[in-house]
Amino acid sequence: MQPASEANQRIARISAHLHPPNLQVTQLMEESAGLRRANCRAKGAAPGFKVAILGAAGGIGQPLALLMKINPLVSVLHLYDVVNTPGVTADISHMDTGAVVRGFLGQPQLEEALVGMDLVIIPAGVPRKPGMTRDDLFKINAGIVRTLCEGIAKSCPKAIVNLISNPVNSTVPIAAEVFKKAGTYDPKRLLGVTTLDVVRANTFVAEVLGLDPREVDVPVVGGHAGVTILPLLSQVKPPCSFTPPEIDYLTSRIQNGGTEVVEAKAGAGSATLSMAYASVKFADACLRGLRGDAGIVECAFVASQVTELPFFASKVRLGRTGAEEVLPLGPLNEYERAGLEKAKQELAESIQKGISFIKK
Ligand SMILES: NC(=O)C1=CN([C@@H]2O[C@H](COP(=O)(O)OP(=O)(O)OC[C@H]3O[C@@H](n4cnc5c(N)ncnc54)[C@H](O)[C@@H]3O)[C@@H](O)[C@H]2O)C=CC1
Ligand SMILES: O=C([O-])CC(=O)C(=O)O
Repeated sequence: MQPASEANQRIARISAHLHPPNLQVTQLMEESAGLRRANCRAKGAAPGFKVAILGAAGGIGQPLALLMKINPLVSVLHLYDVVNTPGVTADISHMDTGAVVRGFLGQPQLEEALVGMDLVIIPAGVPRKPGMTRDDLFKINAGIVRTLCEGIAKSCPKAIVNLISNPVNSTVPIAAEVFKKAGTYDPKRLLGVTTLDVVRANTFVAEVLGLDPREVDVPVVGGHAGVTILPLLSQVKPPCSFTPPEIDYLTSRIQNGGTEVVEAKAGAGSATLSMAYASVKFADACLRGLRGDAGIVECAFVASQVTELPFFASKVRLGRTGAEEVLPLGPLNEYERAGLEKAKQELAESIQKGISFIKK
């Protein structure tokens, strides 16, 4: 099999040696290269899932696209953005991995980008600058998420949606309302991505315990902003205990991990690389669930009855239809119960803000 770029280069080389350039030969070769490419695609497309990334040219979108192109579960990768997708697509499409990559640019190509997708990952929207809260992004990102979800309702209503755009505590309720309006809402298929909170918690806890972070598992529940991010340090695996100062330090560091990166980047955006890693970790778990693997459990912000709130982040079991089971929080200590009350207050407002944005 010969990549498209190579075929074209050969044509250009040969054609340049023809005196005068023989247009008929060039055209014939182009046609045959086109045919070969088409055959290769049909034949070479590995069995797997079709994944779209919306916001694929951004700080998260680009490394996320790179990592999804490597994922053996992905056979087709659609990259959509309102800017720069031709360049990102050309670049990533040269990687000699299985997934076929196609680029889509601008709103008129949104529906085409989404048709037939099994999984849609959304990192579209503006990131924070120092001094901003995630809620400050609502004004711009709420409308972006609405438009993209309208596209999903139309073109791939059965797709699993991984929503990254902030404020996640509000954008997930927005997406739910858009899908309800369109008559396509399936709560199991809409997941707000909170994996970065777990990734950070695993890292910071491992540092304190002197362990390899790959051996550590910290459930993080609630939501994805400030005090709504609630690490359950009493449930860390492997079982361990912390002193009160360690608990204060870890809780605060995990809750403010996003702000730590925003400040370090000093105006150049928020977490992109660790987020791309976290997003791929979560997307891969969703795809393994879709494939029918058993025992896939990840934290995510989903429609929930775990508390009185309509959405909440907790461990969910992923399966063929998405979040097939929302797992209970398990026993909380006093510190965590107090944290939960604080988290619920802020969450309630953020969720309502998202719902009202569509219902108003
Ligand atoms: N859930 C989480 O844990 C995290 C969420 N985020 C959020 O992810 C979002 C993206 O962050 P970055 O990639 O750093 O931002 P970025 O600005 O680098 O990239 C965003 C991309 O979205 C695109 N975009 C804007 N409007 C669009 C539309 N209508 N349709 C499609 N694409 C559109 C932009 O052209 C840009 O390429 C932000 O809202 C950020 O707060 C960031 C880190 C972690
Ligand atoms: O903090 C931000 O704005 C981006 C984000 O959600 C995170 O890094 O957790």
